Amino acid sequence: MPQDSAICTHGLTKQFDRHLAVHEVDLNVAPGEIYGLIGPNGAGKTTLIRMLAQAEAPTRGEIYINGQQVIPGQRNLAIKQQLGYLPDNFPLYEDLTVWDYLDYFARLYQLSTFRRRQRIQTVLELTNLTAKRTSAIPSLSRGMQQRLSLARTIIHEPIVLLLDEPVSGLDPIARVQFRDLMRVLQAAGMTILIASHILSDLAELCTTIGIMELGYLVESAPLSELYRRPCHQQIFLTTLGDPGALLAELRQYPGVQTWEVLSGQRLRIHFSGNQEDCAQLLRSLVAARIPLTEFHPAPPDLEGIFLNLDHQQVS
Ligand SMILES: Nc1ncnc2c1ncn2[C@@H]1O[C@H](COP(=O)(O)OP(=O)(O)OP(=O)(O)O)[C@@H](O)[C@H]1O
Repeated sequence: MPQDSAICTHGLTKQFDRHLAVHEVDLNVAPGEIYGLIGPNGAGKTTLIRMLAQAEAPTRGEIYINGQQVIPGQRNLAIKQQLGYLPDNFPLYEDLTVWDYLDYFARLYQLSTFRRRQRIQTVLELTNLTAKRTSAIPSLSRGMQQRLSLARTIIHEPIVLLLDEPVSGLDPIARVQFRDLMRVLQAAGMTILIASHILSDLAELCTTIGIMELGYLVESAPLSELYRRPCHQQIFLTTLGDPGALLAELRQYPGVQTWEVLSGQRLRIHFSGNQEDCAQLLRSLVAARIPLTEFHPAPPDLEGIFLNLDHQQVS
């Protein structure tokens, strides 16, 4: 239901000439969620986000933000006020200082002088840039510039954030800082939609993942549900007894696809199944009186799950 969702679309479609960039997308993002949108180049992520941000007019379909419908052809100012949009590669104005840059955007949102000052201080603190408030933008590191872009995105106190590739080009430390900031914003009550190619970042951050391919939203599921789905994983096993007996048992088990002897009594197997199947394998080996001293499934990562869903690799 649109009323219960922070972001909701029905049949959202964008056609450029004869090319369908986004096709009949029904998206639902619950309030307070961090929703990760992944998909290969050209899948339609940017076009979808641009339509949500009202930077691109849909060919057809409906968009609701916090239950309010975006009316085509109108300015929808009340909805825009609730949205913070960070486009891919948005330019920073190089001749400004950090403070002046934020002040410029606060004025665009018509904040009063008092409110502007208050908000700039708040977003500088949130993005850990207070010490840089008088610095010229070109003197900032790439990670700081990205934080400044985020500060601009939230200057008007939006409640829904739309972030397109916000961590591209950032080093690992800056990515950790970005994730921390996202959690602070989520705790402050924001709903956040992030498009990214970096699956590991999304895996640590997002509660729900949407997968786009060729303009279609082909998956949209809580991360916990994706992790429960059958997937390829590795399991490390060590036996005290004859490895031949362990191998004989493993060969009979349908989920065991390949195996490799790592040292005399230690094996690594590739196993296809969910956590329940894994537990069943362990029960079978114990029932067959194999003296195991190690049974260690390496947890599947998001990339493994993604590939297992027969989608293309995205990073
Ligand atoms: N203004 C436009 N005119 C014509 N075609 C466009 C336009 N914008 C996007 N497209 C096409 O729509 C499709 C989806 O592009 P989009 O940028 O939304 O994908 P994406 O998933 O964000 O890709 P990437 O991960 O590379 O940023 C692509 O085939 C692209 O070429």
